[in-house]
Amino acid sequence: MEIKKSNIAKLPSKHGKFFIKAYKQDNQEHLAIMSENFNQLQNPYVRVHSECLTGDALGSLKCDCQNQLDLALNFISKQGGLVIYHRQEGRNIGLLNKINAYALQDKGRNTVEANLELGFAEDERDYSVVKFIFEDLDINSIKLITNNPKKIEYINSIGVSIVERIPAITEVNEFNKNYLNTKKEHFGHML
Ligand SMILES: Nc1nc2c(ncn2[C@@H]2O[C@H](COP(=O)(O)OP(=O)(O)OP(=O)(O)O)[C@@H](O)[C@H]2O)c(=O)[nH]1
Ligand SMILES: [Zn+2]
Repeated sequence: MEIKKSNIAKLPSKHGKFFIKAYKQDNQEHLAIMSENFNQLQNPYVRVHSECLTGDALGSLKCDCQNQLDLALNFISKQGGLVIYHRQEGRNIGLLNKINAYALQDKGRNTVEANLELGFAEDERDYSVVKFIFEDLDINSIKLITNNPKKIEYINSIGVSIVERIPAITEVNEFNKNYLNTKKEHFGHML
Protein backbone atom coordinates (compact mmCIF):
# COMPACT_ATOMS: atom_id res chain seq x y z
CA MET A 1 0.00 0.00 0.00
CA GLU A 2 1.10 3.55 -0.66
CA ILE A 3 2.85 5.52 2.07
CA LYS A 4 2.96 9.30 1.69
CA LYS A 5 5.74 11.43 3.10
CA SER A 6 6.09 15.11 3.94
CA ASN A 7 9.00 17.48 3.47
CA ILE A 8 11.44 17.92 6.33
CA ALA A 9 10.80 20.79 8.79
CA LYS A 10 12.55 22.18 11.85
CA LEU A 11 11.18 21.48 15.32
CA PRO A 12 12.84 23.35 18.17
CA SER A 13 11.68 21.74 21.44
CA LYS A 14 12.44 21.79 25.14
CA HIS A 15 14.50 18.64 24.52
CA GLY A 16 16.65 20.29 21.86
CA LYS A 17 16.48 21.16 18.18
CA PHE A 18 15.14 18.50 15.83
CA PHE A 19 14.09 17.98 12.24
CA ILE A 20 10.77 16.24 11.64
CA LYS A 21 9.23 14.40 8.74
CA ALA A 22 5.72 12.90 8.59
CA TYR A 23 4.57 9.67 6.96
CA LYS A 24 1.00 8.61 6.24
CA GLN A 25 0.01 4.97 5.88
CA ASP A 26 -3.74 4.31 5.54
CA ASN A 27 -5.25 6.59 8.16
CA GLN A 28 -2.26 6.62 10.46
CA GLU A 29 0.18 9.52 10.46
CA HIS A 30 3.61 8.90 11.98
CA LEU A 31 6.63 11.10 12.67
CA ALA A 32 10.37 10.74 12.27
CA ILE A 33 12.06 13.06 14.76
CA MET A 34 15.76 13.51 13.91
CA SER A 35 18.64 15.15 15.71
CA GLU A 36 20.30 18.02 13.87
CA ASN A 37 23.39 15.93 13.04
CA PHE A 38 21.34 12.92 11.92
CA ASN A 39 22.75 12.76 8.37
CA GLN A 40 26.34 12.45 9.59
CA LEU A 41 25.72 9.43 11.84
CA GLN A 42 26.97 5.91 11.02
CA ASN A 43 24.96 4.08 13.67
CA PRO A 44 22.24 6.43 14.91
CA TYR A 45 20.43 5.82 18.20
CA VAL A 46 16.86 4.91 17.32
CA ARG A 47 13.70 4.56 19.36
CA VAL A 48 10.39 3.36 17.95
CA HIS A 49 7.92 4.93 20.37
CA SER A 50 4.35 3.61 20.30
CA GLU A 51 1.75 6.32 20.77
CA CYS A 52 0.16 6.62 24.19
CA LEU A 53 -1.93 9.77 24.41
CA THR A 54 -2.79 9.24 28.07
CA GLY A 55 0.87 8.84 28.97
CA ASP A 56 2.67 11.04 26.41
CA ALA A 57 0.31 14.04 26.61
CA LEU A 58 -1.53 13.67 29.93
CA GLY A 59 1.29 12.27 32.04
CA SER A 60 -0.62 9.13 33.06
CA LEU A 61 1.16 7.16 35.76
CA LYS A 62 -0.42 3.86 34.62
CA CYS A 63 2.44 3.25 32.18
CA ASP A 64 6.03 4.31 31.49
CA CYS A 65 5.38 5.95 28.10
CA GLN A 66 5.92 9.65 28.85
CA ASN A 67 9.13 8.95 30.78
CA GLN A 68 10.40 6.75 27.94
CA LEU A 69 9.57 9.40 25.35
CA ASP A 70 11.36 12.11 27.35
CA LEU A 71 14.33 9.81 27.86
CA ALA A 72 14.53 9.04 24.15
CA LEU A 73 14.20 12.66 22.98
CA ASN A 74 16.83 13.84 25.46
CA PHE A 75 19.08 10.97 24.48
CA ILE A 76 18.95 11.56 20.72
CA SER A 77 19.24 15.29 21.17
CA LYS A 78 22.57 14.76 22.97
CA GLN A 79 23.92 11.64 21.25
CA GLY A 80 22.36 11.95 17.80
CA GLY A 81 19.60 9.79 16.41
CA LEU A 82 15.98 9.28 15.55
CA VAL A 83 12.71 8.79 17.40
CA ILE A 84 9.93 7.29 15.30
CA TYR A 85 6.66 8.37 16.87
CA HIS A 86 4.65 5.34 15.80
CA ARG A 87 0.99 6.27 16.04
CA GLN A 88 -0.46 2.93 16.93
CA GLU A 89 -2.26 3.94 20.10
CA GLY A 90 -3.00 1.21 22.63
CA ARG A 91 -0.78 -1.36 20.91
CA ASN A 92 -2.86 -0.49 17.83
CA ILE A 93 -6.36 -1.07 19.17
CA GLY A 94 -6.96 2.70 19.13
CA LEU A 95 -7.76 5.18 21.88
CA LEU A 96 -11.42 4.32 22.43
CA ASN A 97 -10.68 0.62 22.82
CA LYS A 98 -7.70 1.35 25.07
CA ILE A 99 -9.95 3.32 27.41
CA ASN A 100 -12.36 0.38 27.46
CA ALA A 101 -9.35 -1.81 28.32
CA TYR A 102 -8.53 0.62 31.14
CA ALA A 103 -12.11 0.31 32.42
CA LEU A 104 -11.65 -3.47 32.55
CA GLN A 105 -8.32 -2.95 34.35
CA ASP A 106 -10.23 -0.88 36.92
CA LYS A 107 -12.15 -4.11 37.56
CA GLY A 108 -8.97 -6.11 38.06
CA ARG A 109 -7.95 -7.43 34.62
CA ASN A 110 -4.36 -7.02 33.47
CA THR A 111 -3.51 -5.41 30.10
CA VAL A 112 -3.46 -8.73 28.24
CA GLU A 113 -6.72 -10.06 29.74
CA ALA A 114 -8.44 -6.74 28.97
CA ASN A 115 -7.38 -6.83 25.29
CA LEU A 116 -8.53 -10.42 24.87
CA GLU A 117 -11.87 -9.73 26.57
CA LEU A 118 -12.48 -6.93 24.05
CA GLY A 119 -11.83 -9.32 21.16
CA PHE A 120 -8.32 -8.12 20.24
CA ALA A 121 -4.98 -9.87 20.15
CA GLU A 122 -2.68 -9.02 23.04
CA ASP A 123 -0.57 -6.81 20.77
CA GLU A 124 -1.92 -5.66 17.38
CA ARG A 125 1.03 -3.49 16.32
CA ASP A 126 2.32 -3.62 12.75
CA TYR A 127 5.75 -2.16 12.12
CA SER A 128 5.75 -2.00 8.30
CA VAL A 129 5.98 1.81 8.27
CA VAL A 130 9.20 1.53 10.29
CA LYS A 131 10.78 -0.41 7.42
CA PHE A 132 9.63 2.29 5.01
CA ILE A 133 11.08 5.06 7.19
CA PHE A 134 14.43 3.24 7.54
CA GLU A 135 14.63 2.91 3.74
CA ASP A 136 13.56 6.50 3.19
CA LEU A 137 16.20 7.82 5.61
CA ASP A 138 18.84 5.39 4.39
CA ILE A 139 19.30 3.61 7.72
CA ASN A 140 21.02 0.19 7.70
CA SER A 141 22.60 -0.03 11.11
CA ILE A 142 21.38 1.35 14.45
CA LYS A 143 21.65 1.40 18.22
CA LEU A 144 18.14 0.60 19.41
CA ILE A 145 16.58 2.06 22.56
CA THR A 146 14.06 -0.52 23.77
CA ASN A 147 13.22 -3.28 26.24
CA ASN A 148 10.83 -4.99 23.82
CA PRO A 149 12.09 -8.21 22.16
CA LYS A 150 9.41 -7.97 19.43
CA LYS A 151 10.83 -4.70 18.14
CA ILE A 152 14.31 -6.24 18.03
CA GLU A 153 12.97 -9.28 16.19
CA TYR A 154 11.15 -7.12 13.64
CA ILE A 155 14.15 -4.89 12.93
CA ASN A 156 16.41 -7.93 12.56
CA SER A 157 13.89 -9.47 10.16
CA ILE A 158 14.11 -6.49 7.77
CA GLY A 159 17.89 -6.71 7.59
CA VAL A 160 18.76 -3.60 9.61
CA SER A 161 21.53 -4.44 12.02
CA ILE A 162 21.29 -3.55 15.69
CA VAL A 163 24.84 -2.98 16.90
CA GLU A 164 23.79 -2.15 20.45
CA ARG A 165 20.64 -2.18 22.60
CA ILE A 166 20.06 0.63 25.06
CA PRO A 167 17.51 -0.18 27.79
CA ALA A 168 14.61 2.29 28.21
CA ILE A 169 14.05 1.81 31.91
CA THR A 170 12.21 4.45 33.93
CA GLU A 171 10.63 4.82 37.37
CA VAL A 172 8.29 2.24 38.85
CA ASN A 173 5.31 3.60 40.80
CA GLU A 174 2.25 2.13 42.52
CA PHE A 175 0.09 2.64 39.40
CA ASN A 176 2.40 1.18 36.73
CA LYS A 177 3.79 -1.69 38.84
CA ASN A 178 1.34 -4.30 37.48
CA TYR A 179 1.60 -3.01 33.91
CA LEU A 180 5.39 -3.31 33.99
CA ASN A 181 5.15 -6.71 35.59
CA THR A 182 2.86 -7.96 32.80
CA LYS A 183 5.30 -6.59 30.20
CA LYS A 184 8.12 -8.50 31.83
CA GLU A 185 6.35 -11.78 32.65
CA HIS A 186 4.02 -12.05 29.65
CA PHE A 187 5.71 -10.17 26.80
CA GLY A 188 9.30 -10.89 27.83
CA HIS A 189 10.37 -7.23 28.07
CA MET A 190 13.90 -6.90 29.41
CA LEU A 191 13.02 -5.03 32.59
N1 LIG B 1 -4.16 -2.18 24.71
C1 LIG B 1 -3.47 -1.54 25.64
N2 LIG B 1 -2.43 -0.79 25.24
C2 LIG B 1 -1.73 -0.16 26.18
C3 LIG B 1 -2.05 -0.24 27.53
N3 LIG B 1 -1.17 0.50 28.22
C4 LIG B 1 -0.33 1.03 27.30
N4 LIG B 1 -0.66 0.65 26.07
C5 LIG B 1 0.00 0.95 24.81
O1 LIG B 1 1.19 0.22 24.76
C6 LIG B 1 2.09 0.86 23.86
C7 LIG B 1 3.46 0.89 24.50
O2 LIG B 1 3.95 -0.38 24.32
P1 LIG B 1 4.64 -1.29 25.39
O3 LIG B 1 4.46 -2.71 24.99
O4 LIG B 1 4.20 -0.86 26.77
O5 LIG B 1 6.16 -0.93 25.32
P2 LIG B 1 7.01 -0.81 24.04
O6 LIG B 1 7.00 0.64 23.69
O7 LIG B 1 6.57 -1.73 22.97
O8 LIG B 1 8.41 -1.36 24.50
P3 LIG B 1 9.71 -0.56 24.83
O9 LIG B 1 10.34 -0.18 23.53
O10 LIG B 1 10.55 -1.50 25.58
O11 LIG B 1 9.28 0.61 25.65
C8 LIG B 1 1.49 2.22 23.56
O12 LIG B 1 0.88 2.14 22.26
C9 LIG B 1 0.41 2.38 24.62
O13 LIG B 1 -0.66 3.17 24.18
C10 LIG B 1 -3.15 -1.04 27.92
O14 LIG B 1 -3.47 -1.19 29.08
N5 LIG B 1 -3.83 -1.66 26.94
ZN1 LIG C 1 1.43 4.58 28.03
